Amino acid sequence: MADTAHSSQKTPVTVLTGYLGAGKTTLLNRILSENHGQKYAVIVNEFGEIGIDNDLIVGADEEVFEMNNGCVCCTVRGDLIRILSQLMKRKGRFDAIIVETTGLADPGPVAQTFFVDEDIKAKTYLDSVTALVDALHFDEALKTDRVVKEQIAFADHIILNKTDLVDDAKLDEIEGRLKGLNPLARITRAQRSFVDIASLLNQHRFDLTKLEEIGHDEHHHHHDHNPAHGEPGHVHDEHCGHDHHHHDHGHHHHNPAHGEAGHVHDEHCSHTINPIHDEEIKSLSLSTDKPIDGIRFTQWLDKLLAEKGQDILRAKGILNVKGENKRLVFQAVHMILEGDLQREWQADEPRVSRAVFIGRHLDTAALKAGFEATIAA
Ligand SMILES: Nc1nc2c(ncn2[C@@H]2O[C@H](COP(=O)(O)OP(=O)(O)OP(=O)(O)O)[C@@H](O)[C@H]2O)c(=O)[nH]1
Repeated sequence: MADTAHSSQKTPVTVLTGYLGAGKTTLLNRILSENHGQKYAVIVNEFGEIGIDNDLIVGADEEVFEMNNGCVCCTVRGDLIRILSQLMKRKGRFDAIIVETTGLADPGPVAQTFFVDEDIKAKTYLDSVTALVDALHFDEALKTDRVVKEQIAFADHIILNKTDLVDDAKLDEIEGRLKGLNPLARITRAQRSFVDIASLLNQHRFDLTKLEEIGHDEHHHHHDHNPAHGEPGHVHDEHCGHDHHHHDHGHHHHNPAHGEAGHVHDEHCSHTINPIHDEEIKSLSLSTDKPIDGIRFTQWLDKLLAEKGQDILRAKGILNVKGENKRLVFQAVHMILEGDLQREWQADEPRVSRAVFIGRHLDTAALKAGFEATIAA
C-alpha cells in the first residue's frame, strides 16, 4: 500500500455534489458571501452564475476520460485537470478550491482525478466530498437517476436540505436510508443550505493521518435528533440492539442473540455484517475484536480491489494487526488504495478492527468470509 502524507503546502479542494435543484448554488452563494476570512477559487459548470469580488470563478465543460492504464474504473476529468493546473499557477490568490459538479455528474471521476494525476496530486489534495440531498424530492430522485446514489455513496458529508418542506418522520426515514447507503458520511440537516461553512472545509476526509473512527461513531452529532429507542421518530442505529435492515423493509424485528436462529450480525457481535438491500449500491460494515493478520489482509484487499474495484466506490478501515502496536488504516476510491500504519492504539481504546465497503453488487457473504479469513491464527 502506498504511503500518503499531505503536505500543508497543498491546496485543499472541496467537491460539492447534489442532484438537480438540491441547493448547490444556494450553498455556493453562502460560501462566497459569508464573511469567513478565507478566499476560495470556485470551479463551476456554468459561467457567470455567481459574481463575487475576491473569489475566482471558473467554468468547466464536462470531459470524462479513461486513464490509459488498462483500468476501466480509472476515469478522470480532463477539464478539471486543466482548470486546476491553470488555477495553481495563481496559487496565493486563494486558500482553498471548491468544485461544484453539475447535478448529473458522477462524482467518481472527479474524486479520482485527485489520486491519479501526478501534477494535481503534487499541488492539491481532495479535502472532502459534500453531497446535497433534497428532502422533498429524495424518493423520486433516487428512483429516477442512479447518479443520486453515487453522489450519496461518495460523500463524506451529506447535507439533507429543504428540511422545511417535509415532516420530521420523513427526515428520519431519509436519514436512515442515507446511513444505509453510506455509513461513512456525516449527515447535517439544513434549510436553504444553511450550514456552518467551517464544517465543509478542512475536513481531511481522505487523509489517513486524520482517520480516527469510521462509521457512525465518527460524529456524535449523528444522534442529535434521534429520539430514544421506541419513541416516535427514532432512527435505528448502532446503539440499539436491532438489526440494521433497511427501513424500506417496513419492519423492525428484535434481533435474537448471537448464535440463535434469525440473528443478524451487528455492531454488538464480533463479526459485523450489515447489508442494506437498496437495489444496486449498498454498504457493508465488518468488524472483529480478534487481531488481523496484516499480510493476509493486505493481500486480500489488494486482490479484492483489483477484481472488484470498479464496483467498490469507497472503502475505509482501521485494523488491529497482530504483533503491531500501531493502527493499520486504509481508504480506497475504486481501485485506488492508500494504506499506512498510523498512530498507536491508546490504552483505553478497544482494539477492534473495522472495515466499511460501499459499492455496487457487493457480495456480502464473500466479503464477510474473505474478511474473516484474514483473522490471525
Ligand atoms: N423551500 C426550500 N427551498 C430551497 C431550499 N434550498 C434551496 N431552495 C430552493 O430550491 C431551488 C434550487 O436551489 P439551487 O441552489 O439553485 O439548487 P442547485 O442544486 O444549484 O440546482 P441546479 O443548478 O439545477 O442543479 C431554488 O429555488 C432555491 O431557492 C430549502 O432548504 N428550502
